Amino acid sequence: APPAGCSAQARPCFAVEGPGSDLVCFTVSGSGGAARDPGGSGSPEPRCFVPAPGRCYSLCVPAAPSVPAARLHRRLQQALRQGPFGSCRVLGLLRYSAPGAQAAPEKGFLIQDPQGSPETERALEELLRGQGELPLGVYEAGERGELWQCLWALRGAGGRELLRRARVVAAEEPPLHPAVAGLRHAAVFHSLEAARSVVEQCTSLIPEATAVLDLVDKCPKHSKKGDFPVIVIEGLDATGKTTVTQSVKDSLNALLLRSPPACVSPWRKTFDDEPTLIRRAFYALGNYIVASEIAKASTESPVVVDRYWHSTAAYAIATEISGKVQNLPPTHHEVYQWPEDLLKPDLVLLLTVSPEERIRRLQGRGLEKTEEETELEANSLFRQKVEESYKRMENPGCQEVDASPSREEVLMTVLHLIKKHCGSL
Ligand SMILES: Nc1ncnc2c1ncn2[C@@H]1O[C@H](COP(=O)(O)OP(=O)(O)OP(=O)(O)O)[C@@H](O)[C@H]1O
Ligand SMILES: Nc1ccn([C@@H]2O[C@H](COP(=O)(O)O)[C@@H](O)[C@H]2O)c(=O)n1
Repeated sequence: APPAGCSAQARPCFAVEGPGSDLVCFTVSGSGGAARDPGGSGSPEPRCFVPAPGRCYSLCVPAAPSVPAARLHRRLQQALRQGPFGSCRVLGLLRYSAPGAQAAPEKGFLIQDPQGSPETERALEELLRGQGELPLGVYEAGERGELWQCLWALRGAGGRELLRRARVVAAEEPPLHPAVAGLRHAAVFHSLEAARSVVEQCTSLIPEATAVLDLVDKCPKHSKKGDFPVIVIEGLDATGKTTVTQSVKDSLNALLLRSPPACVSPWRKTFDDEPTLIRRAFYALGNYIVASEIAKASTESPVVVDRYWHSTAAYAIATEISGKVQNLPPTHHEVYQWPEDLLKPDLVLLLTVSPEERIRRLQGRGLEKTEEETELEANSLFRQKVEESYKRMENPGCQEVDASPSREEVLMTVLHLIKKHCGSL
């Protein structure tokens, strides 16, 4: 019999990144105390995420993507990196409904405690008691080795109430990674208004949010491009964007702009420390500010831009979609489409170099690495997902340029492509 999927029954499903970056999907079925096979499916249980001997827990932050939910998720994530959880393995967990549903999944954690220490459970209860109504999932093996999920509501003064005890059964991997449904709500913003409303919700929490909104609101809406060409240079860190944009600027007597623009740079660190929802909304607004700079500048000279919307979207998609490149939204998916209200460049060039050359350049540069750069180095899957997302962007798409040759050769190629697409300058 096929494994129990979650499409037939309206049950929540859970996805966690298992060994080898494969998604492990499971659902819960049946209730009560007796160990039994719910439906006699004989389906394999997703045992791999429960360390033996040891204990395993789960928690999810309910509600659609919102600033309070995103910040709660971030607080929990930070707490789970410390103290009594230091010896635990904490994996990202998604709770989603039927495959194909458009609702954003709930985000949470699966906490594996290899020692099965009662202290971990106490600390988790303590953590969640301070956070409203979040229930704690506790996984335990039954008499026949089957797996159960006990869902506990945590009450004040150390009390807890069993909400549900249900058998854990494997679920089919959904056709699309469960995080795909949430991308447009939580990470990839396709309009000024969508990004603006997220940053607006932050004004009472993050003082810098007001300053960002003031700048955005001063920009003319629906900026239009002037008659001179606008060329965007994209790529992973250390692929040569700074080098190329500077040389193109000199060669074409162009104006060089970058996203995020200098006017929001002082607040970048603040927003980089915020959860995805807020961080990506900040970068999205940065693009709209740059758009108004491009509009003005392109009436007077060619414009070259170091990163723009494609960077914002590609990094957001690659961060949200865990695991393999195959988990990315399929080509032509709506997340790869350019926002209708954002000024479009004439040409977008994507610089690519081999991972080895990129590392050589990063080391040669010897600058301090950002957290994300460190992750890029450590996580070649992440790097592949960023690059593949860039390549899937549409309308305008990115034209790939092999940036491994010498600086002079790369510049020649870039100038040739600009001439071909934008005519004589
Ligand atoms: N074609 C090239 N051959 C060899 N080295 C290069 C080439 N282009 C750039 N570099 C060197 O590689 C390093 C990274 O280049 P650069 O700073 O231009 O990349 P970047 O894409 O702007 O990086 P980041 O996004 O992290 O700012 C620099 O030390 C630069 O001098
Ligand atoms: N338009 C942009 C530009 C940048 N980002 C984010 O910043 C990181 C890279 O910035 P560099 O200064 O190192 O070039 C990258 O990790 C993106 O997350 C962005 O989102 N949108």
